[in-house]
Amino acid sequence: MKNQHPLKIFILEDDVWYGSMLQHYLALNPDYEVKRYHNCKDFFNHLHERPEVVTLDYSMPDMDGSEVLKKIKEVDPGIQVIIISGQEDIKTAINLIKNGAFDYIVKDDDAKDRLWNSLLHLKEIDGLRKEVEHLKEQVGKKYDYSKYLIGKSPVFEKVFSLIEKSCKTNITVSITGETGTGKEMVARAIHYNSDKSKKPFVAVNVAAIPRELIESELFGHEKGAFTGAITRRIGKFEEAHNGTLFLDEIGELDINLQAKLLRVLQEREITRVGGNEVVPINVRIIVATHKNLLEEVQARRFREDLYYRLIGLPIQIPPLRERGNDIVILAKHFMDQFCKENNTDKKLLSPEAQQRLLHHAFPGNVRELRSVIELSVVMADGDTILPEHITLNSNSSVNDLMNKDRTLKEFELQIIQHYLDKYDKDVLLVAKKLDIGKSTIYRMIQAGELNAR
Ligand SMILES: Nc1ncnc2c1ncn2[C@@H]1O[C@H](COP(=O)(O)OP(=O)(O)OP(=O)(O)O)[C@@H](O)[C@H]1O
Repeated sequence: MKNQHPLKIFILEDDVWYGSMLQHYLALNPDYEVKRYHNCKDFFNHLHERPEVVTLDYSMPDMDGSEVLKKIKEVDPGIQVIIISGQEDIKTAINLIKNGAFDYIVKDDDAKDRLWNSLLHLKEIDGLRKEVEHLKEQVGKKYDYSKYLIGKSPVFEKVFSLIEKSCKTNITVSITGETGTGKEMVARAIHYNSDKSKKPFVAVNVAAIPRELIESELFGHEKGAFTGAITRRIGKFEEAHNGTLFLDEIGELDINLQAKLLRVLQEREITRVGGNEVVPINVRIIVATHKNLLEEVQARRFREDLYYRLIGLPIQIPPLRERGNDIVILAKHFMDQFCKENNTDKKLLSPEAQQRLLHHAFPGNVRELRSVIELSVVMADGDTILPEHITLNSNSSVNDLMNKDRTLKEFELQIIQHYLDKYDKDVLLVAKKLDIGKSTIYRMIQAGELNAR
């Protein structure tokens, strides 16, 4: 059926009275456009008008009902045919349905109501079918990462350009960046824009799996391979066959398993734990880590040969605090998203609130920003988010401190102020804690460099 309104219905009925009764009845629905034919010849002459539904009297004098059904389906299998028959004949009805009829209705007192319901049912099914088609189309479409992966700063533009390069080949990609910078999002963006997009994307967080289980998690195991292995289980490599395997926190991989992983990558085949069968695998590898892998190599915690095998195309995601105005762009994006999800009106971000965000170091990066924003939307009663609605994680003040260029004197003041705030402006206690003279602190307070009230 085509997506057209009104629904075009042809009635093929040799009984003039019955046909006109059906036409009159169905035309009560303004969504239906109904035409009526008394004989098959006339009907087929108009079939090029492509009705979406045909109600077919099974016993037409000039052609057998099954024949009519067959011919209609030959012209357009999308035309739905509802058979209306003078007799209740289950065998015929089943055959007709097998041959593509949508429904079989017996001509009795309830026939017109059943026809009405059948049409409603048909429309409902058609709606679902269209929805499925639409969803399929969406999945088939290229995942437009620029809509989800937000960032306009020059440093982030560089990330975009590397993503694009990664999509064109199956080169191994190694993503580095602090926690919450979007490493997994970048990995997904690469997969869904590569020629493997219709195959699985399998993510494994190496750090989250206990050391003794990681081998079977990656390579699978045979039944009885170890206590608790009650069935055979395929591993993530096999699960990701023909697709992409994303190994997050690769820097945490046990040194013994590093050797095994290297072998698998070189030989492109795996052997399940406790098994002998060699299983060929074809997967694209993307790894991520928040560590500096080269430093790990130098410290002999990461195998050098594996490092060179995995480095491929490196993508370094800059921390949020180095992305300038991206903080504001992302904040607005998360505000809109949160308001939409919670069915509330959109809010504005006041310039002062923007400044407050821009001066924060965000050690938890985008993930931290997102939760800060969600809370601020909840805290703001009006339509604008003000600085007082923004709760920043105080644990980050040390990071804040270290991530800005300051003079030693400025650092000194900030540290003393932090202690004063922490110890209720108790100068004597702060002097003791920091091992400096109390008069130094009093002098700074008098000079207005510190706030002790
Ligand atoms: N550029 C971005 N645009 C929109 N959302 C982002 C962006 N970067 C990260 N996010 C969001 O931040 C959160 C963290 O992202 P993600 O899990 O990809 O980071 P990660 O670096 O893999 O984190 P970790 O490895 O520390 O768990 C997610 O909710 C993600 O949707």
